[in-house]
Amino acid sequence: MTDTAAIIGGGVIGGGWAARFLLNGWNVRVFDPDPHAERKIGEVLANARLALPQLYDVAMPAEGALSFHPSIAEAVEGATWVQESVPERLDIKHGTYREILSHAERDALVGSSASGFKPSELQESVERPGPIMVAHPFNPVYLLPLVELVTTDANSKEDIERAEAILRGIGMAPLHLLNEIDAHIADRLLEAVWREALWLVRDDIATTEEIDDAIRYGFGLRWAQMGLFETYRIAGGEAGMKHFIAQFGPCLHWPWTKLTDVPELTDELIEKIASQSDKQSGALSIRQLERLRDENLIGIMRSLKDRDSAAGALINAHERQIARPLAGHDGEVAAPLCLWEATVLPSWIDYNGHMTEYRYLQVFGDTTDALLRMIGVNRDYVAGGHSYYTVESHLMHLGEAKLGDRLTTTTQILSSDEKRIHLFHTILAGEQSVATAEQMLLHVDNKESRACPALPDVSAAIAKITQKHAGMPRPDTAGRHTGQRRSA
Ligand SMILES: NC(=O)C1=CN([C@@H]2O[C@H](COP(=O)(O)OP(=O)(O)OC[C@H]3O[C@@H](n4cnc5c(N)ncnc54)[C@H](O)[C@@H]3O)[C@@H](O)[C@H]2O)C=CC1
Ligand SMILES: C[N+](C)(C)CC(=O)CC(=O)[O-]
Repeated sequence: MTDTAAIIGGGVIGGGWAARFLLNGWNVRVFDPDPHAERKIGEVLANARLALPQLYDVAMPAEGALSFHPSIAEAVEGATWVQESVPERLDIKHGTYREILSHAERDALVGSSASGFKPSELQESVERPGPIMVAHPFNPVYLLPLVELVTTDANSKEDIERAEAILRGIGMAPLHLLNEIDAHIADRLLEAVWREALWLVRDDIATTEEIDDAIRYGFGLRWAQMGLFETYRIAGGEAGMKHFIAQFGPCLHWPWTKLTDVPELTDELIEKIASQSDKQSGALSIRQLERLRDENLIGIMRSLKDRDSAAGALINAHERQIARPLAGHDGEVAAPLCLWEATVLPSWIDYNGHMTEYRYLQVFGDTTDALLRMIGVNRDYVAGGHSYYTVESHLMHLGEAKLGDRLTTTTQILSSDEKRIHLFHTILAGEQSVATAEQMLLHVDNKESRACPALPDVSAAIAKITQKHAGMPRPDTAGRHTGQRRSA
């Protein structure tokens, strides 16, 4: 059964949560008194649909259903997870929890997006505080994985574990704080930088743009992949962290920061910051800036993913969780095999407005890799000195794959022997075949770069599939050569 999340408060953050849950296959029920909430969430969702699937090399779950409701009582109906994202005001948050807990399912968990309030402050408004915990996300919630989970003794161990599992299930990285504190971890760090930046603008040391340059051309790039302590460990050179502290520790007492003082936010200072910010970024709308931000985040996260590092390692782990099991994973051989699914992403579209040709080969290649994994040609097999190489491919384009199409592939083994696999893949968009590939794979000794027989287990696995597929009709276009007329 599809899980349901209720989103109470659908602004910047509630909208991001709604998108994160929906794109991970949850149904989402929203309550927000703002008459523009539906439109705003629609716009956030449109950006998220373009962005989030780009992080994955497997198809994401089918999108859940989104609905809007006139009251909290109705919105929380049937929800396993209720995410509160109302304004950062304790009185509004307290009233919201009272309403949620009067109507939610008894075992529903209530996450609060609160940036600064401690969970004990949130829980004090209700008689049954157990379900309420801080689940503080980062904007854009649909892309950034971190969620600070802050709890108190009122939260049971089981509920905390359940919350962590739910958040991991939607691709997030719950960071459970050892103890509660105002503004948790990340916002304490961000506020320190923010306060210092306000001083620098106020004192005419730098403009808003120059401060952003100092971050994006320098330490911001380091922070995205190593954080603070790992970066400074390296900055200590071979002598490491202790040397770093010995050298730079004393500076903490020098006038390098004004952290304890807050510049007075006079009308003049606010006007100065706002006009510098307009000059810096006013040429683009907020939605355009969001798309720019998302594309850049995707680029950074994809490259971390390729290295299985930092946030990229999390995406890989989530991908393994959501990848649908291959046909045949339980020893049963389907005819044809259905081994791969993919979503057509924006970067796959060419100037003709449909999927560009090399992406077809990518999908066929991914399907072949899935077949090889299925018959036991895994990392260990390759590391042991053997693999299959594709030595011939014939692709036929039969239809158009469009942005957002969910593609599935089928695979028929036409024949095989100890060295060769002759196969026929088809890509389908829905029911329609959009392309086929007939390929010959050759088993090789990859150290010697020469053909050789597959090892016995792999040979047996491919023989079993070949035997099962022997009864299938041969595809009309198998054996076809380029330029041949379509019908006899
Ligand atoms: N904006 C940000 O960068 C981040 C904000 N947060 C936290 O998320 C929460 C929400 O912040 P934003 O989304 O930025 O604010 P927002 O102003 O964009 O959205 C708040 C939404 O709550 C709705 N609302 C007001 N009263 C309500 C009520 N009684 N019941 C239901 N909905 C109500 C408003 O109509 C509005 O759509 C705050 O606690 C904030 O600290 C957390 C992470 C980042
Ligand atoms: C500005 N803010 C304190 C609401 C920011 C956050 O809470 C997290 C974020 O996304 O930066």
